[in-house]
Amino acid sequence: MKKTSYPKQDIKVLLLEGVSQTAVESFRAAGYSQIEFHEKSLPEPELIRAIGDAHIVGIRSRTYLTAEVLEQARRLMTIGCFCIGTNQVDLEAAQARGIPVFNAPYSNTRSVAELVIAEAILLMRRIPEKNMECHRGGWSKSASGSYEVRGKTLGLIGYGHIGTQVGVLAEGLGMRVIYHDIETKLALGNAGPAASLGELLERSDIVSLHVPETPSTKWMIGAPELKKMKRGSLLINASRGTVVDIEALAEALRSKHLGGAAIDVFPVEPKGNADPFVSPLIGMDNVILTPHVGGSTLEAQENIGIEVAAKLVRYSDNGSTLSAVNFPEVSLPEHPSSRRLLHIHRNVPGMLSRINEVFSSGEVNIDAQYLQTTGQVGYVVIDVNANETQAQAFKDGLAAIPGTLRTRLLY
Ligand SMILES: NC(=O)C1=CN([C@@H]2O[C@H](COP(=O)(O)OP(=O)(O)OC[C@H]3O[C@@H](n4cnc5c(N)ncnc54)[C@H](O)[C@@H]3O)[C@@H](O)[C@H]2O)C=CC1
Ligand SMILES: O=C(O)C(=O)COP(=O)(O)O
Repeated sequence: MKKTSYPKQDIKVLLLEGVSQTAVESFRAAGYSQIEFHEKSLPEPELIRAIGDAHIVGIRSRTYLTAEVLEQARRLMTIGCFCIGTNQVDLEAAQARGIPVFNAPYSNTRSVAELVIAEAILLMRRIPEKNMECHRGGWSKSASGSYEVRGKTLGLIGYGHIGTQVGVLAEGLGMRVIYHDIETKLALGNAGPAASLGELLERSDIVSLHVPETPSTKWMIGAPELKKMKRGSLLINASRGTVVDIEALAEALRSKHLGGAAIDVFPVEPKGNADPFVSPLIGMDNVILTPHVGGSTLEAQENIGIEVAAKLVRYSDNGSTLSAVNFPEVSLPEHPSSRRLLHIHRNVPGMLSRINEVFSSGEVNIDAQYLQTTGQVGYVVIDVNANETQAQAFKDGLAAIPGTLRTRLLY
């Protein structure tokens, strides 16, 4: 095997929450053999122990990588969220430590959209109640309260990747689609923006949420918003549990103001499959409850495993940060004949000239240099035509620059 600057068998990859085996296979195929795999998320003390000597960590939505946890992850080089949401990671704390975070922004989009469409049809037909009644030995064959989705108005809150996909599928079923987003968005098909969130809530027969968890979306649907929804209308939430005030939703369902709901995400979710699920919605026949499985299809999980592992391997092997969610993005070519130095630093004036001073002796040729900054962090990559000893000396020189967060040498 080709000699590398850091032996790959010494790089520990920690994979949690049963990420797909395609991720494990991808790391193995790239020469990474030290892989610690866990089916579940780990309780914090165990997480801190396992992450303490890990270089790469892969998680899903249940593992919270807080500033306190990252503080203990002294060797951590990069984080992969094998999902869309990245709210479970303290992205600023990771950035301040020079740790790029990657995710899979599209691989489970379609899975969520299909579930939402299925739920819209089931709720419109009152199937959850009828299903429960049949299970109890009842029989109420009646069209009362059951409708087609055709011609009904679907209001999408958040018109990003998932929202647009739901809208396209819904239009295929003959629904009218309106949306509300904080950004101006290209309307697909015959969809159109609502004048405001309030107007969307008032006009929609079904409201479906597709926003990320941010300060602006936290508890964005509470009692006042639910009150604005049409009597008998339906709510679907497969975004994040903190977007909807679940007690207010339970009350709106009890009072029959809402006709039904489908909820996949909850303010507090069990840590693992063995833990109990507690919710004020339990026992309501007109509510579909699912255990955060919007993105859980085999197709999605296999694709996510390949996609995120590839991003982590590429960063580890080559330094590329393309599509990192918290980091300056640099897409780098291979560097077969150069040694590559990576310098991650606080974005302060004068940094580039200090970096260039390290190479000012002129004894080696610089083949290429790349620079990208975000607000707080700068990332410089330098390919040099140097031998091993010279490259190591450059790395030491770079590490000594005040404001340096991290240096790496790749070959
Ligand atoms: N239930 C599940 O298993 C899954 C849940 N998700 C959740 O779905 C969320 C959305 O995913 P994508 O559509 O891929 O994200 P996206 O980033 O493509 O779209 C989110 C949209 O929400 C908009 N937005 C943000 N704040 C808003 C606000 N306050 N009001 C209105 N619009 C706002 C954004 O401008 C953007 O257009 C993810 O962040 C994740 O939390 C994603 C995948 C699976
Ligand atoms: O992709 C997301 O954001 C999700 O919510 C899916 O999370 P999961 O990987 O199923 O824990």
